[in-house]
Amino acid sequence: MAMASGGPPKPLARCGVATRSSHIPQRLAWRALTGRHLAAPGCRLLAPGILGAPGYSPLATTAAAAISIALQPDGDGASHASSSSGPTKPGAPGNGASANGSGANGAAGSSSGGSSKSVYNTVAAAVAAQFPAVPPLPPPPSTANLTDVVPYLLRLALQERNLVWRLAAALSCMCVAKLAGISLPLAFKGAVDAMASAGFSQAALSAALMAALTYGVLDCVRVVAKESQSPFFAPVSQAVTRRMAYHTFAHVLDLDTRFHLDRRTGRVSRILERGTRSIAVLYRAMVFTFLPTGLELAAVGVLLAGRFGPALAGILGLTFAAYVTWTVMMTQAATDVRKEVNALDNATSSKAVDALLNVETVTLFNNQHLEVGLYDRHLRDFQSASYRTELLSSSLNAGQGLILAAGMAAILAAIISSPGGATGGDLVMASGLITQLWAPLQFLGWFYRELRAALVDMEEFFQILRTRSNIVDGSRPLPPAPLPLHPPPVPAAAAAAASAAASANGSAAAAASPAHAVHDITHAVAAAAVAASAPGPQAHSDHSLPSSSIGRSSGSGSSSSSSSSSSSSSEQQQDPHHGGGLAVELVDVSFGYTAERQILKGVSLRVAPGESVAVVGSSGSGKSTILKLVTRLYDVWGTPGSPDVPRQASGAEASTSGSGSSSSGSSSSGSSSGSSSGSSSGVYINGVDVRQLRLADLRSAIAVVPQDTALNYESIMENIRYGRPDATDAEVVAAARAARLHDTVASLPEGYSTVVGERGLKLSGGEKQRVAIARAFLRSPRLLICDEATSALDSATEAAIMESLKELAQGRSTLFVAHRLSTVRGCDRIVVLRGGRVVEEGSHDQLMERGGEYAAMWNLQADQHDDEDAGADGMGGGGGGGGSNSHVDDGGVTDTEAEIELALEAQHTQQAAAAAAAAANGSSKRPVSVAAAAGAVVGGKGGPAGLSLDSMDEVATYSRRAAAAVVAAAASATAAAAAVGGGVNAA
Ligand SMILES: Nc1ncnc2c1ncn2[C@@H]1O[C@H](COP(=O)(O)OP(=O)(O)OP(=O)(O)O)[C@@H](O)[C@H]1O
Repeated sequence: MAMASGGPPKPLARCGVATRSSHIPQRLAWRALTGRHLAAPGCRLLAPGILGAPGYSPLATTAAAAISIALQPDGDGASHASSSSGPTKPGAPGNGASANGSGANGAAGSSSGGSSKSVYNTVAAAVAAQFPAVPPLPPPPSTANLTDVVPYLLRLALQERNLVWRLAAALSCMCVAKLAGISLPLAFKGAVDAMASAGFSQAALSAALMAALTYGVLDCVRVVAKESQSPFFAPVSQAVTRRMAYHTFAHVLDLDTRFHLDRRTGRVSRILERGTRSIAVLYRAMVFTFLPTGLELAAVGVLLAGRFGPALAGILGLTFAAYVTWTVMMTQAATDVRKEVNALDNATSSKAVDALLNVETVTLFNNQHLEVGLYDRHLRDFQSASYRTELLSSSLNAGQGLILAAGMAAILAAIISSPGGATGGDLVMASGLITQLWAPLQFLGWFYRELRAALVDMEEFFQILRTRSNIVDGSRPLPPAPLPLHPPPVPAAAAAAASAAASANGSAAAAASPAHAVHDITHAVAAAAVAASAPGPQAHSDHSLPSSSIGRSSGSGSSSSSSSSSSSSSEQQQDPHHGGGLAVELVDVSFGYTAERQILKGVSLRVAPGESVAVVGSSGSGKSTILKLVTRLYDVWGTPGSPDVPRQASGAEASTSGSGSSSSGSSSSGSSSGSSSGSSSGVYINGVDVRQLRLADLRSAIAVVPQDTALNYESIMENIRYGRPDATDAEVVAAARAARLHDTVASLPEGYSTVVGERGLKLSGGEKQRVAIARAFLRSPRLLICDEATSALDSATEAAIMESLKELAQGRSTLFVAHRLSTVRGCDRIVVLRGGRVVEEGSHDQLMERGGEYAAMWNLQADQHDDEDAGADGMGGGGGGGGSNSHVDDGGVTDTEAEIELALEAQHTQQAAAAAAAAANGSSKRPVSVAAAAGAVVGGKGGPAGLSLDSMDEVATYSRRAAAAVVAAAASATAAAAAVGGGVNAA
């Protein structure tokens, strides 16, 4: 379905965010972090590149921009923004969000990127233009020490011109307030001395009155100056906090999936919250406490030393030093406890968040008490750590009070006993000055503690900001049409097959050693397949997929797909926004989430523009993982930052698997050698390595219908619109119709305004999936990815949806992952994955004909489903399940390798018997032919291409089966021959 995208984008700035409470930034951040992405209440303005599932959300900057709106004093972000002024410019290195460039800026950049211009980029630019630019951040300091953080914060404030004068005004006010404050005791002294003078005269009275008046004026000045600091300074602190929050949130959203999966969302949210709060604490500590106190201390020291001699300044200095030492010592101890308290606070919060996010599961398992108990365990630890903090705090305060009291007594005693004598006014002045100095010092202790805590919080905050995404944005625009592919690797499989064919000629040896015969014959068949698939000119584009040629050699699937792809491609090319389906190619891809566990082992597959390809296989075989590599949620091994460090890990495994039999490495190690000789392994989109492509371009061209759709706490209308934020209501409704969702929505009391609840929990699984499909319709992608897109649907709806998806897939490339084979039967090509390797590939008919793993899975599912299933007509052809509900369907879906293994065994036995009988009937055939037939049967798992025989275990298993089959076949043949011979003799 081609959604009309013409006409001006609907006005976007309808956010009520700015006028709402100050919690909104945290709520927005929280929602984005919990996978609900950014959907401001009442605001349809959402990240355009965000796909259907958590983690498919790259446009962090755009999303985070809502924070800036929320923090804006006037909230009128849109009025400040213009596309010409442009959003945030890429920042200096270290500024993750900007450096990554996949935010609003990246998107806007893409829109002007010439050849790759698409409707999505236009949408991204329109969205970005609604938000005001936020200056980039300089790289965060390497430590969270005071000496690093203070200059950093100062630099942030000084970088914005409208903040500099405010800072200067606030500091001037502070100086005036302090000077006026210090002058007060001097005026007081004047009044006291005048009144205490001998023979109290009119002049003395006037002097005293004058002093009192001066005192009053100075106090007024002090109060006004002091209270003016905040209005001048607050915007500085707020603007820097906003800037930091903006970029940190954007940065976090831009971090790779690995980062998010490795951390608890509640903890990350907490760190961000405390970190941003700490900025204000640090500023206040600097500007309102440390600086003025330092100033005051210096001034009082000079005054006292000047009036009573340097000894007094010495006492003052000593008191101050003792005070600071005690404060620092105790605060250090308190900081350690504070870290513990923070960790426990994080844990408590994470525990609560986990339970709340999974409240339905908690309820269904009746585990409320367990959850509350676990929560309380954290609370108890938190309570005990907090108590220790309080104890330390009281000790600190008590010590500080004692030091100050002793210091004051010593200073007054020194003044009284000073050699020149002291007046009553002197005592009053000294007492006033010191009391004034002590007051902020007492705060200083508290502030120092706060400061330490803030620095601890900032340490984690900066750590996040310094974390680099392993997914580094590329710089190449997405080519509108596939580029010529990179040079083909040496087809190692062909070489292996050729040598296998040569050894297959030694038939006597093969007969003598059945296992070897099977092995060689398997590869001989593979060689034939490869040879058939190596026509000169086309070989270039098919180089990485020897097995794809299996489909092509027998014709129908591929050829029809290529013709459909070319016609649809030309159609799409007429749409300037579309550009046609993408070409996707995986070349010898190895990948694992950790270095210890490899999931994909040399996977190669290709989706031609406009082609539909399904990936099927047992649960855990790596199907969804392939999709994550295509959408670049992860990078293939060998990319800097990937977990295969040292890289030899995968190489070692490849060589191990290849060591048993050189030819057994036809798929994995064979490809590896090929890639090392020429093209590199990786994922290619339109001929370009995805790692080089601009992420915004890549993800804008893809729509994902995920296995598990997480929805925003929003109306159905806004949730669907998430697929394309500038879509009109009519377009949303059209998409819902196409996804067979409209009738359901229309029957709800509030229709499209129905709020779907936390993560969409108010909708059924099938409804959520249809929302995801509607989003995909709205996106009108060049590559549609469906990861079990209909797993939660009943059969009737599934059939209808598959029909819709078929429509949607027209002229686009489609990559399906499905367990229910009936849903992907009509795909141009089906790739069977097992243990992270491609073991079969071809159209449904070809794979069924081959009688390998796919056929085994199909038969297994056919057994488990109604007969209707078997007759289903491909993609959208009536769907599987035969009226049973989705759960029943799922239960019947082939799921585990063990199940498939059993089905294969059964199939092998049947086929071996059939082959043996056939061999017996034709007694003139040589034993080696029998062995070949049996071998081909046994090799059915890997198919004639023999793609799966990589590990020693598998080779051994297959050899055993082959031997058994050959022995059985030979016995049958002998018996048959004997029978035939007996018959002849009798005649
Ligand atoms: N983020 C992750 N970290 C570590 N391991 C993971 C991660 N995601 C998936 N895996 C593991 O990788 C393997 C392949 O997972 P994948 O989701 O690709 O399987 P699948 O074939 O799609 O399975 P299913 O059909 O059950 O969805 C599984 O064993 C899974 O446990």
